[in-house]
Parts: sequence; C-alpha cells; structure tokens
Amino acid sequence: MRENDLLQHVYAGNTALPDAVTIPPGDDMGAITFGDRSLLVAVDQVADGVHFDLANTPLAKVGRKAITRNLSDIAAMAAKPTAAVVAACLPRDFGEANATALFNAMRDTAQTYSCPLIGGDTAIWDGKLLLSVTVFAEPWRDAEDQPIAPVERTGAQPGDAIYVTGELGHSFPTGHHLDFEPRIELARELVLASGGATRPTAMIDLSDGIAQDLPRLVEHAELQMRILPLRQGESVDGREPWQHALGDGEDYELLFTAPADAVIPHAFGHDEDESKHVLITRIGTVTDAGGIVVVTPEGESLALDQADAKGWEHTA
Ligand SMILES: Nc1ncnc2c1ncn2[C@@H]1O[C@H](COP(=O)(O)OP(=O)(O)OP(=O)(O)O)[C@@H](O)[C@H]1O
Ligand SMILES: Cc1ncc(C[n+]2csc(CCOP(=O)(O)O)c2C)c(N)n1
Ligand SMILES: [Mg+2]
Repeated sequence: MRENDLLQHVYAGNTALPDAVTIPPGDDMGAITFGDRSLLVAVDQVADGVHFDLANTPLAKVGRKAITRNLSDIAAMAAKPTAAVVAACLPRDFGEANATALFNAMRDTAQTYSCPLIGGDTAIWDGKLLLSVTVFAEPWRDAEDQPIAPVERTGAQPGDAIYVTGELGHSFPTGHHLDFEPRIELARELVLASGGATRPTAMIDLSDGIAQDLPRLVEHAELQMRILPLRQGESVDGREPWQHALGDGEDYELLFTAPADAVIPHAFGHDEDESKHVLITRIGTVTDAGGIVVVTPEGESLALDQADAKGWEHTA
C-alpha cells in the first residue's frame, strides 16, 4: 500500500464536492466558506515510531511537534491560526505525570502561536502514543481589513522563480524535526508586504522533502543543487549533502514560487542579530517541459527520480 496511491483515489472524488468547499483535498489545508467568511482546516498526526521515537524524546518536544507540524500547514497557506483540537491515544502504561506533561506542552505551544487548544478527546489503548491535531485558520487581513486569499499549491507558471526558506536536510538526526519554527510570520510578510508584490504564486511546506513536495507544485522545473541551503549533518551511505536536502524530509520550511521579477527578500526576521534571520534562497525556475531536473554542484543535469533522493512516503 502506498500513501500517494490512496491520495490519488481521494482527489478523484473532489469534483463531487459542494460549492462551499473552496479548497478541496490536495492542499496543505482545505477551506470552506460560510456566509462571506472563509475557514481553513487541516489534521496531522504524530505517532511513536513514525514521527518520533518516544524512548529518546522528551514529552515536551513530542507535544510541541504535534502542534507545530499543523502550524506549518497554516504557514503553507499563508493563513492566520484560529484554534486547535487534539485527539490523544495514550499507551496503557503511560501514567498521569506523563499525560499532564504532554498536554501542557501542547497547550503552551498552541498558546505561543496564538492558536489556542479548545478541545479534544482522550483514549487509553494497547497501541503506542498517537496524537492527532486538527487546526483551524482564517485569512490574514490587509490594512483595509480585506481578507488575503490563502496561497494554494496550484498557481505556479513557467518562468516563475522557486524559493525555499531556511536550511534543508538531516532533520531527524539533528532533532530539527522537533525544534523547528513554523514559518507563519514569514508567510504573512510575503502576502502582505509591498501591496501583494511578493505574494507567492504557489506554496507548500516541506514535510516529505523537495523530492516529494516540489512535484506537488509543478510538473517541470530546473533546480540548482549548488545553491541549495544545507543543514550541517552526518552523511548516510556516502550520499551528498544536497541529496539529504532533497530527500530527508521534515524540514518544515516553505517551498514557494513567485514571478521572476518579484523582489523577494533574501532573509526574513526582526531580530537585531541578523544571523538569526531566516534565509530565503532562490533555488531554481519553473520550466514548461522536461520534468523536474536537478543540476548537481558538478554541473551534471539529472532527472529528479535519478537523483538518489526519494523523499518520504508512507508505505506498507
Ligand atoms: N485519509 C484522507 N482522506 C482525505 N484526504 C486526505 C487523507 N489523507 C490525506 N488527505 C489530503 O491529501 C493531501 C495531502 O496529504 P498530506 O498528509 O500529505 O498533507 P501534506 O500537507 O502534503 O503533508 P503533511 O501532512 O506532512 O503536512 C491533503 O490535502 C490532505 O488533506
Ligand atoms: C522515528 C522516526 N522515524 C523516521 C522519521 C522521519 N520521518 C517520519 S515522517 C516523515 C515525513 C512527514 O510525515 P507525514 O508524511 O506523515 O506528514 C519523515 C521524514 C522520524 N521523524 N521519526
Ligand atoms: Mg503540508
């Protein structure tokens, strides 16, 4: 069983959805309208053994990740967090102190990002720890209080530039997958600054790696591995740093496209210390044919599926 096959089956039913569904399955969040307002919703789970290893991870970080993974999907739509609910399946031997610590971490993280935890459900079972978080979001509003439409995955055009925030690769061994900052404020700035001149044409958050997530935005592109922003980490199986950056996944950075003449800033941040600012790197261009091609640091052009960097897909 492959995750992507099931998703194609889900998307095939999208045409039958009612008109109130403005963003159907296939984006980082779905959206519905009621009255003249729009509400976005997404659900993401974390499971022990799949998204974290409980034996080696403090509960505070597990609880944080359960929330921030969902906030990253809100960032990917350039939307504003509204509220969250959580469904928890706790192992039978978990204990009250652990349950309290976990809940406190989720509540505090949600609060930090102005996405209050407003409910949930708790069960105790014979399985491993499993947390499923649903988040709601709404459009940001401009200076005239007009809603800013969410950025979807579908708007990229040939000739658009491709950008990525932060650094990529080695997320699991470095612990980045637990500690990352969801890019909510950065995305807000992109859609609000300069009267919309820096608005992305399409955007996604990088959970499964560029190798899986770029094809969700565009069919054809050329990517320069020489300028891919790399996180430092140990290489596995002799693979190159750029291969880790393409395929490891769980970067929770934003991958987006924008018109080639849009003046996208090179960094984002309000800290006086510029080393704390988040890089925004132009890594390639949307093309109109030829599939997705990666140009290695040595100048060799490879089809993405020949790059030995597959990205993450759930399979069984
Ligand atoms: N079981 C399902 N039923 C209906 N829709 C689904 C199901 N699983 C996934 N989807 C939809 O398919 C799309 C891709 O799902 P996926 O979980 O890969 O989201 P993502 O944002 O790409 O990744 P992540 O979950 O890591 O943020 C989303 O629009 C999601 O809502
Ligand atoms: C114990 C353990 N093993 C492996 C990984 C790596 N990993 C897990 S899920 C995922 C993609 C995103 O998930 P999803 O597609 O469900 O959003 C990645 C890269 C990890 N974090 N913890
Ligand atoms: Mg996502």
